[in-house]
Amino acid sequence: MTSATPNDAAGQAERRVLIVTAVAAERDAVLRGLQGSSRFHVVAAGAGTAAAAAGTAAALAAGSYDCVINAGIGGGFPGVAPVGSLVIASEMIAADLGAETPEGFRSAAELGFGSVTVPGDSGTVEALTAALTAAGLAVSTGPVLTVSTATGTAETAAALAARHPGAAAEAMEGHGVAVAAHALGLPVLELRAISNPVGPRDRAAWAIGEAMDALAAAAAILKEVL
Ligand SMILES: O=C(O)c1cccc(C(=O)CC[C@H]2O[C@@H](n3cnc4c(=O)[nH]cnc43)[C@H](O)[C@@H]2O)c1
Repeated sequence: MTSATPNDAAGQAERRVLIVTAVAAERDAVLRGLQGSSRFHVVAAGAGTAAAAAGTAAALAAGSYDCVINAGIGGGFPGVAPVGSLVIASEMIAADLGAETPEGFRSAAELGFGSVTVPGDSGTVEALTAALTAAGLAVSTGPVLTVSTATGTAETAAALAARHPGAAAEAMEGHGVAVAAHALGLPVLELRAISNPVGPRDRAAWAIGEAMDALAAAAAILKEVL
């Protein structure tokens, strides 16, 4: 006789997943892709790490989940993640948590306050990357930076890229969701659909509709993988 484990097909069918977005439009795009799959619960918790962490913690206190995902639109680092593509975070980094010093920015980790990085669940990152690629979607995997101030200049973009080699995207919630999930020992993932390049601010040019369609397409694959 064989028994079902959390990683076999039967176990996956029962897995309950919490998806946290920032705004309602992101939540609705994810729901469109999930097409009513009832084991997924999607909440729009608000923008920024504080709202994201508090919203995640509140949802985890109210229900039982096996996995947590932060999903939404994001800025893509030029040459790594173009507009309209998807990024899956290998790690979620609180990129502006630290201090300015005469020698430049020092991270909270360098200042001795502990890690500013939460790893994405590696098995899920690999499986989702493979499934999205197989579905013909453009996807890259790399560090996703959580920032409190969206980058608006080429100088800041270059400084972030230099501090975080291989950075694929930036957004404003991933690290907050990840810290809340990790506090309960739950695997966590960040998924971003790229609406704009990280660099000089041009809000009118953000491809919100294209990014929402990519997010919905990714959510449709997500329900097959998790
Ligand atoms: O204006 C709209 O119609 C609209 C619709 C959906 C979402 C928005 C947002 O502004 C979402 C804010 C959310 O997006 C993330 N984001 C996107 N690009 C960046 C970026 O370059 N740097 C940092 N964050 C970015 C972020 O997570 C925000 O919470 C508007």
